[in-house]
Amino acid sequence: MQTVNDPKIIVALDFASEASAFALVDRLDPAKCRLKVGKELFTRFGPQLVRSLQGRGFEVFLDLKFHDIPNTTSAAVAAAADLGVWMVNVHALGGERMMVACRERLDAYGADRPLLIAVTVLTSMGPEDLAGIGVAGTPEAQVSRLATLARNCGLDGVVCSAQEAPVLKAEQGADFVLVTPGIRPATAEKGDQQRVMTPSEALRAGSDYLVIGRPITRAPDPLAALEVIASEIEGF
Ligand SMILES: O=C(O)c1cc(=O)[nH]c(=O)n1[C@@H]1O[C@H](COP(=O)(O)O)[C@@H](O)[C@H]1O
Repeated sequence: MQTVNDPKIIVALDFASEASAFALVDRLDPAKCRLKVGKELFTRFGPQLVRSLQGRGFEVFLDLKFHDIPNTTSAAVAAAADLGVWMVNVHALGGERMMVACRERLDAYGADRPLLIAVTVLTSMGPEDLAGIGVAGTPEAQVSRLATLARNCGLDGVVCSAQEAPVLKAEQGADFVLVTPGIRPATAEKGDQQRVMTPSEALRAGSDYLVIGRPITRAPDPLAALEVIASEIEGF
């Protein structure tokens, strides 16, 4: 999974307009970061926006967190593969048959297929949120359970918080990719995130990729904020 140029930072492009997204993107270097297109930007601007980013040389994580019946979800990940994205995600809570159907559908794309990643427990959720939806136990336990299910279904990795990374690397092995949002430099506000870590702590804990949005996109100087983070993790 680690290529010669394998940037660890994935910038979450959570913007309401293409103009504001490209104001940042046009100052970024595809050798230094990847880009995440999520529900807001994709719902507004669709596949054409993804193609524009790819046309500028960026690899794209299409973060639409598919969660539906196996037939629908596997067709959706195939659409993502046709779009040529680098990574796509589904909710592990969709269950074994859904995840296997997605993986089987992507197998047809061979080595060029996107990485298929399962969302475990959203990083905005804490123990009370899990209790509220009827899940007993800690976020860590639920993340571990869903990561094991995802790996058994042949997925490439999971989205989790960096707080769970040490346990997941031990349980699932070094090759199982850990994508971690909820990254907050020491001085940044948590906002709606609950299970957070700083960029360097997250990599030390075993994260493979750091998904970072507001600490960069809402900074007075986004490029400077990204460079501070990049220098904090240099050498990892
Ligand atoms: O799948 C994701 O990317 C994701 C999963 C998760 O558990 N938590 C989470 O925050 N994300 C995404 O990661 C990004 C985090 O953004 P910031 O909180 O602004 O850094 C957002 O675009 C979220 O949609």
